[in-house]
Order: sequence, then structure tokens, then C-alpha cells
Amino acid sequence: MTATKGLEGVVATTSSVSSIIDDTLTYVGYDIDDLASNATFEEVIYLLWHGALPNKSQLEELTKQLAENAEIPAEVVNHFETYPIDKVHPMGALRTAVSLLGLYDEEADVMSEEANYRKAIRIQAKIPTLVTTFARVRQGKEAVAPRTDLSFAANFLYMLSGNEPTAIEEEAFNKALVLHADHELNASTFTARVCVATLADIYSGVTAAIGALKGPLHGGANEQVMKMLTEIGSVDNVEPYINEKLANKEKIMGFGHRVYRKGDPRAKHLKEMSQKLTELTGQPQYYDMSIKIHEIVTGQKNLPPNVDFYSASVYHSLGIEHDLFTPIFAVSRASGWIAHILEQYSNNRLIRPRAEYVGPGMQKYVPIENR
Ligand SMILES: CC(=O)SCCNC(=O)CCNC(=O)[C@H](O)C(C)(C)COP(=O)(O)OP(=O)(O)OC[C@H]1O[C@@H](n2cnc3c(N)ncnc32)[C@H](O)[C@@H]1OP(=O)(O)O
Ligand SMILES: O=C([O-])CC(=O)C(=O)O
Repeated sequence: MTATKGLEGVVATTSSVSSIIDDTLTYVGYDIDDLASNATFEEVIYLLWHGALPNKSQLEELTKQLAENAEIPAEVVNHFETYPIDKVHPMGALRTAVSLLGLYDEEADVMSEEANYRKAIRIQAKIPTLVTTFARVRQGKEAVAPRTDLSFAANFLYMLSGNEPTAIEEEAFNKALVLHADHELNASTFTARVCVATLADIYSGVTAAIGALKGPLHGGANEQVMKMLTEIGSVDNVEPYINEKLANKEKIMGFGHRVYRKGDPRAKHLKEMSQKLTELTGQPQYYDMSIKIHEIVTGQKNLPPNVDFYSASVYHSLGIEHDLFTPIFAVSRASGWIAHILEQYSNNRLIRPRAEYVGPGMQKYVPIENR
């Protein structure tokens, strides 16, 4: 038995949810470029969960179900007051809050297909409210209740700031949600599938996935990109900053990918949005710095930007606090995790690979007084 480090190139399951072939990303066979230009996030959720785009009444039904299930139990709101909220990372808070939600769902351990779909709706609907409520409570503000007359994207921005977003903000945020929704067998989705393949419940699968998304080599990279842009501060500082990092063999966050070689097809959409929004909000330096970093890293290391690079300046331009960037990734990716979880349940087998043992050979137990 020989191990493949990081499971690179290992095909661990079949899936009908999304595919990456020759650097083209599709959700259920629809090119991400097509969806990013045309689809609402609600349509994408339906597509991922049902394997087809919704017709008008199917979309209305899903939109209604999501809106009606967006409120979170008072006990979950109150729990944000029970720990030092200003000292925790929002991804830690989200991980715990989703797990807590499961305790208030009487169907948490009911494993029928119908119950799992109802839970899928509840989780997808409530994660935005968890993120925005956390963000407001830690600022000492009242939570803003979800509205049933706004789109998924607009409702998130409304619950976060208390103000209805402009059409441009709503459109940009919707596109970001569409772009982040699913991505084949990325680390957090694989985590979700491993978890539920034991026939654990859907809350356990999503909680586990949030834990995996949190790390800076995965979803956590978007916050790190913004940290880097903030540290750099101006275009003039980009070259010495990046050169020093590369000379020290440090990774530049937001670059590289396990699967893409020529480039991440999502990045160009976020780049375009970054240019537009940074200009609109009078902060073009964030786009200018990003472009310069892109030039240097790709020029020197032949590494293209991934989805996390330009999304940082997009979210910053939307006035979002930097440590909420990864929770926002989770708001979108929950749709993909859930699609994969439902797919795993529908054709399940325990996921249990082997390890190549490289430890000591057979040893004999030595009593403690003789060690
Ligand atoms: C939503 C997402 O999860 S997208 C990815 C988000 N993560 C990041 O942006 C973090 C930065 N990027 C990385 O750490 C990596 O490129 C990953 C984690 C995305 C992919 O990792 P892997 O496929 O395991 O590649 P690995 O880390 O082995 O890198 C291969 C080589 O490229 C280099 N490299 C990879 N990414 C970078 C980077 N961002 N900056 C500098 N060098 C890099 C590595 O140092 C390594 O070089 P070496 O062979 O000389 O040692
Ligand atoms: O697929 C991956 O390894 C990471 C990624 O880009 C994503 O999850 O969107």
C-alpha cells in the first residue's frame, strides 16, 4: 500500500452535482460562466439539489420556503451572549451555531428523504441569519429579522447592515453566491460526505464541513487575502512585499489550486466585479494592488488566482467586515454541501480509506517502572 499525499488525483466518488474538466467548472452540466451571468442564487440551489433548473412555480416555492425558514430560535440568538463574542472567530461561532441549531430541530435525526429535504431548507435558510445575527450582536446592535420580500442575496445584506442594498450591491452579492456554491470534491465537501456516509445527520455533516472550510488553505484564504491587501496598503508597496514573501518561500494567499492548472474560471468574474465595485466606492487601490500582485505571482510562480483572491476586494467594497468573508463563503457553499450530502445518502457506502503505516515495527509492551 502506497499513500498519495493529500489524495492528489484520487477519484473518491462519482457525483452528478458539479464537475471540473479541463479547467471548466459546471454545475449539473451548466457552465459557471453561463450561471454567473444569468442565474439567481435561489435557482442555483434548486439546480444543485434537484439536478435541473426550476420552472417558475418551483422557484417560487423554494424561495418561499427559504424565506419562511430564515428565522433562528431565540435560544440560538441568546447563546451569542453567553461567550466572549468579540474574541471568537465568526467561523468558530458559525460552526457551533449550526451544531446548536440541530438541537432545536425535532427532525434532526429523522433520516427519511422528506425530512432530510426539510432540514436542507432550514439549514440553507438559517445560515445567513446566524452569520448576520452574530455580526450584529458582537457590535452591540439588535439583530435584524429576515424579510420575506427580498431575494436571498438582498436579504443577507439587509440583515447585516439594516439597510436594503442597492441593485448593484444585490447583483454583485448574488453573483458571488452563485460562484461559490459548489466545487466538486473540495476539502469541506469531502468532509461533509465522509461524515454523513456513517449515516450521521445532516447537521453533523454541515458542521464538519464548516470546520474544514475555516482553514486558510481552503475558504479561510479570502480573509487572509484582505489581511495582505491591508498590510500592503498601496500599489508602491506590492513589489517588495510579494518578493520578500516569495523569497522566504511563503505562500501568497488566493493563488494556486489543487485541480486547476491554467486558472480558476470563477476568478475572472470576481476580478471584473472588484474593478467595478472598488471604483464605485472610491477605493480603486484595492483593485490596483490586486492586479499588481496577480501580475507578479503569476509571472514569477506561474500560479493563477483562485476564487478567494478577488472576492476579498469585492466583499470589502460591499462594506463587509473582513472576518465575515469566510462565513459568507459558507452561506453559499452550504448549498453545495447539502447537495452532496443528499447525493451521498441516496447511494451510500461508508467512506473508509487505508493508511500506509510508516511507524515503528512490532514492539513489546514495557512496564512503566522499566521505561
Ligand atoms: C476555495 C479554495 O479552497 S481555493 C484555495 C484557497 N487557498 C489558498 O489560496 C492558499 C494558497 N494556496 C495554497 O496553499 C495551495 O495552492 C493550495 C492549498 C490551494 C493547493 O495546494 P496543493 O495542491 O497541495 O499544492 P502545494 O501546496 O503542494 O503547492 C505546490 C507547489 O506550489 C507552491 N505554491 C502553491 N500555492 C502557492 C501560493 N499560493 N504561493 C506560493 N507558492 C505556492 C508550493 O509552495 C509548492 O512549491 P514546491 O513544489 O516548490 O514546494
Ligand atoms: O476545490 C477546491 O479544492 C477548492 C475550491 O476552489 C473550492 O472549494 O471552491
